[in-house]
Amino acid sequence: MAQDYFADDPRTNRERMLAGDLYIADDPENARLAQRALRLADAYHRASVADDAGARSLLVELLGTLGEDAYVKPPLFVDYGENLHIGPRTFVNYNLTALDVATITIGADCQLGPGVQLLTPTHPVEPGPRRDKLEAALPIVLGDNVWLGGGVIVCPGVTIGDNTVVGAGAVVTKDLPANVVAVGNPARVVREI
Ligand SMILES: CC(=O)SCCNC(=O)CCNC(=O)[C@H](O)C(C)(C)COP(=O)(O)OP(=O)(O)OC[C@H]1O[C@@H](n2cnc3c(N)ncnc32)[C@H](O)[C@@H]1OP(=O)(O)O
Repeated sequence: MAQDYFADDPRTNRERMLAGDLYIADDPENARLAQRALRLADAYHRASVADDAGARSLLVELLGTLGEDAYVKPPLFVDYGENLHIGPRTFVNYNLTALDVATITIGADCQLGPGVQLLTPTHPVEPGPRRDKLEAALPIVLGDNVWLGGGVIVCPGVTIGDNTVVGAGAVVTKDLPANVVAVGNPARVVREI
């Protein structure tokens, strides 16, 4: 039986989540929104395969923001969709996993290679609270004209500055400034642009 971590906190788990505090992910409203996202992402994939003119409207319904002329190649995997904001003219290749428990903001004119993962949720490192399923989430921000190579993983709370390029397979654990190339795990700046 999980310890009652929230005995003195009258908020729901969803309210704690939205405040960026620790919560447990068994909130009924969260479950409803996650199911909605799963259904819409699947419908978007199917409509795209069928070359259905309505595909884009499904993506617009799923996401918080889809900028003008932004394009996302399916499949796309999200927690809620409504916390994912994609700027105009941004191109997202196959298999983006965007765990948008906290807000994910992708700027204008970005390019994301296949299999990118944008991960806002985090769990305590301490074994007890983690076993009790506590989690929290920190926002991710990509500036304008950022290029993430295939398979890049961006960790919770990271901001990447305008024009920056992240090499394929990098794991970005800390903020990256604007106008640099960074590669590796953990991602390190190798040069300025
Ligand atoms: C939107 C889309 O769909 S994109 C399509 C998918 N394409 C991709 O994912 C390609 C991503 N491209 C890369 O990863 C490229 O290697 C880039 C963009 C990082 C190269 O950037 P450049 O600044 O030209 O780097 P350059 O090739 O000079 O390499 C600099 C150093 O970093 C290393 N390096 C380059 N890429 C990587 C990488 N992904 N991981 C680790 N090290 C790398 C190089 O080996 C070199 O090391 P060295 O100095 O010891 O020889």
